[in-house]
Amino acid sequence: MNIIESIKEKVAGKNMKIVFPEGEDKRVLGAAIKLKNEGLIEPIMLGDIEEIKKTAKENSFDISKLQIIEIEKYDEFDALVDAFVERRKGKATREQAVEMLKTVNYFGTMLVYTGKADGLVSGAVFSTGDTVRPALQIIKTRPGVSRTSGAMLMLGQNGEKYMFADIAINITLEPQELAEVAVETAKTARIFDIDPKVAMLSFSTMGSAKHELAERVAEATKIAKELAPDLALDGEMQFDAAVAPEVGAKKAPNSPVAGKANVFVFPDLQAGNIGYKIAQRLGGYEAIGPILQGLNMPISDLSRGSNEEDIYKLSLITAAQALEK
Ligand SMILES: CC(C)(COP(=O)(O)OP(=O)(O)OC[C@H]1O[C@@H](n2cnc3c(N)ncnc32)[C@H](O)[C@@H]1OP(=O)(O)O)[C@@H](O)C(=O)NCCC(=O)NCCS
Ligand SMILES: CC(=O)OP(=O)(O)O
Repeated sequence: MNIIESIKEKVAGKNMKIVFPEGEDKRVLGAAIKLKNEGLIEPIMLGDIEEIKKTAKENSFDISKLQIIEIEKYDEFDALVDAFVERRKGKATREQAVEMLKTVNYFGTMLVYTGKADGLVSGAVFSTGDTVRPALQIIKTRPGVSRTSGAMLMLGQNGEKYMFADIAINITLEPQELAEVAVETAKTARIFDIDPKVAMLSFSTMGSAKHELAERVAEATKIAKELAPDLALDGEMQFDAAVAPEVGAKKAPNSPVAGKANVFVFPDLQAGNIGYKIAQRLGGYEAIGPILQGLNMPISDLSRGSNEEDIYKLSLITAAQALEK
């Protein structure tokens, strides 16, 4: 059974409520209707009802079974504002809170925070910053995780499964933070039945280049090994040493990971984001995510390049993450 089918089995009939702040978008609406009709999730669409009806009419969608919330008509808006002000502890006035909660991503994130929804999927229209900022401010990271990060599940045409991270959030990371991202990504990999073998990527393999940037990855590797001594993880290493057995054998002969890595931790966001898009656009890999890691509740940030199928799949993964809470 493929990974998406097995996630469908997990979430079917569990009625996980997922908020879609971009309810007016055709791709989002199409995915939500399919998920509802298949009994996989309970979507909560945000948006202007007339706009949603218009999108539905143009695409012959039946929206009769969907829950739609218009923020300005929401009965419990004031209670959400109070909860937001309380959560932000002096970082937002009530007036600022009212303005913020009139925007769909803040409003949707507050539905998750207050338990009215189990997760949120956005980012098909909004940028990553606009999608995740409310989550960083409201939902926050789990104890022991200092930075939220974004992992991408990469599926090859011949059944290959890899995790790439951080491809979405942190522009640069300190070695300690990079180490935490590696450990979190290994946990995410297990959700998809990947037995993690983590490569800490660099332009250098085991000290072959002498540069501060490679040394930072080596330092992160050392910390990650201390954080998770039983995890198969190694570095710093180049991508060819990580995936090609013959290169791994030459460049890192004693490594338990070289040549067979399936979880790739990139040294910074330039590398990670470019790396996954190359695999997707030139390598023909399907990219599912970004799957945000380390948050207290599941919030997912789509790529604006997502199609309906991508949104359908990431929503299922978000529901599966919610079930694990
Ligand atoms: C994610 C991002 C928007 C956060 O930046 P920001 O809004 O400027 O964040 P700030 O520094 O103002 O921090 C806002 C809050 O989030 C928290 N925060 C920021 N980054 C965080 C992270 N990675 N993990 C956890 N918390 C984080 C801060 O501690 C702060 O919390 P507080 O307000 O309670 O004190 C920013 O890092 C970013 O733009 N990243 C790149 C995203 C991107 O373009 N990716 C490529 C496409 S996917
Ligand atoms: C994940 C990602 O790169 O998102 P976007 O394409 O929306 O910038």
